Amino acid sequence: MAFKVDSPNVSYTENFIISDYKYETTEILQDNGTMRAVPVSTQFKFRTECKKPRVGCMLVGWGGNNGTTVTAAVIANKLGLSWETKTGMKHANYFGSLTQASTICLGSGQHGDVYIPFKDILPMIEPEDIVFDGWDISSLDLAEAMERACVLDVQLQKQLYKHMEKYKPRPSIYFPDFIAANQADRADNVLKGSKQEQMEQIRKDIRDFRNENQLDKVIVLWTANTERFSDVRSGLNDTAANLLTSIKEGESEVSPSTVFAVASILEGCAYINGSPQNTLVPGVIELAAKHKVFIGGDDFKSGQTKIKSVLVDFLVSAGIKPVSIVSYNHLGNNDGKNLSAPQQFRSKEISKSNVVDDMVQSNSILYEENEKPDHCVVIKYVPFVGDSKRAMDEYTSEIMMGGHNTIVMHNTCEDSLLASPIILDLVILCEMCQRINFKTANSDDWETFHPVLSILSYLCKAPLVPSGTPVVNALFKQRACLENIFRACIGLPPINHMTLEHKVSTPLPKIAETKKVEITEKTKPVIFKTMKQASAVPCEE
Ligand SMILES: NC(=O)c1ccc[n+]([C@@H]2O[C@H](COP(=O)([O-])OP(=O)(O)OC[C@H]3O[C@@H](n4cnc5c(N)ncnc54)[C@H](O)[C@@H]3O)[C@@H](O)[C@H]2O)c1
Ligand SMILES: O=P([O-])([O-])O[C@@H]1[C@@H](O)[C@H](O)[C@@H](O)[C@H](O)[C@@H]1O
Repeated sequence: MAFKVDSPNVSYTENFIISDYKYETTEILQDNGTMRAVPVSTQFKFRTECKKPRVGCMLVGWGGNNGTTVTAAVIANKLGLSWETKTGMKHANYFGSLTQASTICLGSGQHGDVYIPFKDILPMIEPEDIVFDGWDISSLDLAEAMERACVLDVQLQKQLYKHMEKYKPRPSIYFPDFIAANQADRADNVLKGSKQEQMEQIRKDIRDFRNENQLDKVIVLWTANTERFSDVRSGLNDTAANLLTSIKEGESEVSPSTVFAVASILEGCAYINGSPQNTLVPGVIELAAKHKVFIGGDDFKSGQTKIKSVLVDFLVSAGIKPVSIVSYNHLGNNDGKNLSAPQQFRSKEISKSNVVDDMVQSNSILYEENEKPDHCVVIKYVPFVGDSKRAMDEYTSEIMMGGHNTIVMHNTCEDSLLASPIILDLVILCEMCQRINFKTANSDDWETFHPVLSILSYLCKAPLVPSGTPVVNALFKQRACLENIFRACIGLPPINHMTLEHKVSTPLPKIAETKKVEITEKTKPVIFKTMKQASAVPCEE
């Protein structure tokens, strides 16, 4: 690790980083029409396992544009490939990956802020350490599929071909009703048998992959086609038991992606949904909690929506009122072809439309209750442009004294080159979270994060969060959440950008080192179970 934290609250052992961390929040209590803001401290002890395990990633939809591109990119980086293009030599990199290509502020030194690679804040696995495998309803090997995808430069593809052709997607679950009918001509690599038998085969595939590669853990990630939404109803998929029974009984309304999620969880593997459909139905969430397995999603946040979660946050937090948001895009890859079907488009429209809700609801000066900007999402399939998605956005806002501001954007990108680094980040961050445990005064045993791994929200259009907790879409809040939780694991305070040291006329006195906080009766943190309990605490004059 490029640095060590020098603090009485942080210790390094052979296997762990252990930190005593005071988590400080502000609880708002309603007091007969007035609000009381109560600072609350909760003492955490974090334990992060340093040993990097051997990790396998099984991609559902491995033969697709994203699946082939992320696999090819890791190989190209591992081999240090470069290739000739009409604009000169290009070199393998991981641009677009939060963990591999962004930095994090560690703190400030005599020459200002000190930034380190994001991946160095905690002992994360490297992309090159990940062993890839997966399934596809198309039988093409990954070299043929890479060619079909038309994403990577030909001179790079030529160097990769012999490495990619050895990868052959395993036969997969195919229920035609869940994806567009126009996908049927790809489906020549599909499992037969009952739904239960197909699930058992997926479970066997995971076990075989894990054993053949001597893996410590496997993470399963869906990057297959967008499915239509499944019905969620009592007796079908509302509980773990009902869902398992529905699969056993061959219920047609259980989707391939949900069967994959159940198979993964039963094999103890985290499952991440890179598409917008509601794979993670209540029965899956309950099963994940029962088996203490992480699940996450939905729908990679890659381009147009990622920008939206920044721009709307800027506008609303600047007191400017977006009143009309129109997001149009066309693309010509197979994803676009699948999304040209109404039910599959509807899944995507939902995930792309809800991304502004938290930002709008945060400002009751601009918006009345339940008031929202007009928000229109259009996706068109235009084969000629291939993977080079064209996104056009128009944001119209009300400004002072009846004025209007209209921002128009045109954004062209290879969609799969935006999504592939996100796939890596999802796997790397999910695996890192599997090695983080914590204790509070409430628990004698080491706990894990909630099975619904909402810390992955930064990477998802429609973040799945634990029931009853807020959905945060604003991109920089999501990033700050990740950064500061990882900083807490090494006993560092959150980055708060106050920089008071630069706002005063005389140098700040160095505060004595914080004392190691032992959890005792006296220092036992104030944890209110309910607002009522908290409000019973008298305000100290
Ligand atoms: N920027 C992006 O590319 C982006 C962003 C967000 C979400 N996504 C989502 O990621 C997914 C993949 O995108 P893509 O561009 O790679 O699409 P793609 O169509 O190129 O790849 C999907 C692959 O899944 C396969 N497939 C379909 N059903 C399957 C099943 N039941 N089991 C196994 N394989 C199956 C298809 O044969 C295809 O090879 C899509 O759902 C898309 O909406 C993509
Ligand atoms: O993240 P983002 O760029 O807004 O979303 C993208 C959409 O714009 C695109 O139409 C769709 O095909 C991709 O799957 C992806 O979901």
